[in-house]
Amino acid sequence: MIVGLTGGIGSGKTTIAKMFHELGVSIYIADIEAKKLMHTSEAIKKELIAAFGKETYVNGELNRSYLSNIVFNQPKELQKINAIVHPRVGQHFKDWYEARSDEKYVIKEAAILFENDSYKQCDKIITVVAPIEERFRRILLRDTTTREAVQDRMNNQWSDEKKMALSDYIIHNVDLAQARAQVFKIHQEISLLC
Ligand SMILES: CC(C)(COP(=O)(O)OP(=O)(O)OC[C@H]1O[C@@H](n2cnc3c(N)ncnc32)[C@H](O)[C@@H]1O)[C@@H](O)C(=O)NCCC(=O)NCCS
Ligand SMILES: Nc1ncnc2c1ncn2[C@@H]1O[C@H](COP(=O)(O)OP(=O)(O)OP(=O)(O)O)[C@@H](O)[C@H]1O
Repeated sequence: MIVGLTGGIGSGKTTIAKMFHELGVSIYIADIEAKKLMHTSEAIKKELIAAFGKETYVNGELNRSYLSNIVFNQPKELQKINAIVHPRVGQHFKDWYEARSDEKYVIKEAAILFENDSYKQCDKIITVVAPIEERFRRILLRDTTTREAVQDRMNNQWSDEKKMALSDYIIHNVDLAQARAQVFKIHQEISLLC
């Protein structure tokens, strides 16, 4: 069974995914796998350079600040990068999952799950939410970025309300101990379904 885990930027998706991992669940972190594929797949590299120019890679490294400045405030450019990267991540996840099909369930953690319809491949969906100001605070503490840059990313993601309406479980991630308790309860509930 595939359980999708999503949430807006800074909601704490990866933090929550790691809590499931501590309970023995295999987790697939789409952001990390996408980055790996953008470094290893010659087909992706070629298409990204064709779409965004040779500045996309500097000394073989993905130029993340260059790309984010282009894509997060130009919807057409974001569509281009998504169209190059998302289908490859989708296939890579499929292969990863097939190698684990004997496990009761796995978690696919992805910031973009509803926005690109990949939620339809999930049997259950968990959405992680946190107050918006707290999300800004976390990202500004974690990354060298600006409030405007975080806002640009939020503008390209569905609202919590829209995600919650299509989710099977909601995790309110403010107090970590309370979030862990919610993870434990959901893990027990999902395990009973498999
Ligand atoms: C533009 C890139 C290179 C910027 O890299 P950077 O390290 O700065 O950000 P990172 O990938 O870690 O993303 C951080 C957060 O930004 C938001 N974000 C990332 N990609 C997207 C997207 N396509 N749409 C909306 N929000 C996004 C998410 O909240 C994500 O958790 C990178 O975000 C990217 O390649 N995005 C397109 C591919 C993608 O969608 N990846 C995410 C999951 S498959
Ligand atoms: N409940 C919490 N209390 C305080 N800090 C938290 C909490 N949850 C997560 N964090 C911190 O907030 C930051 C963002 O969390 P995390 O990386 O898990 O979020 P994310 O939703 O995966 O982010 P992104 O969308 O950028 O990938 C991290 O530094 C993490 O340690």
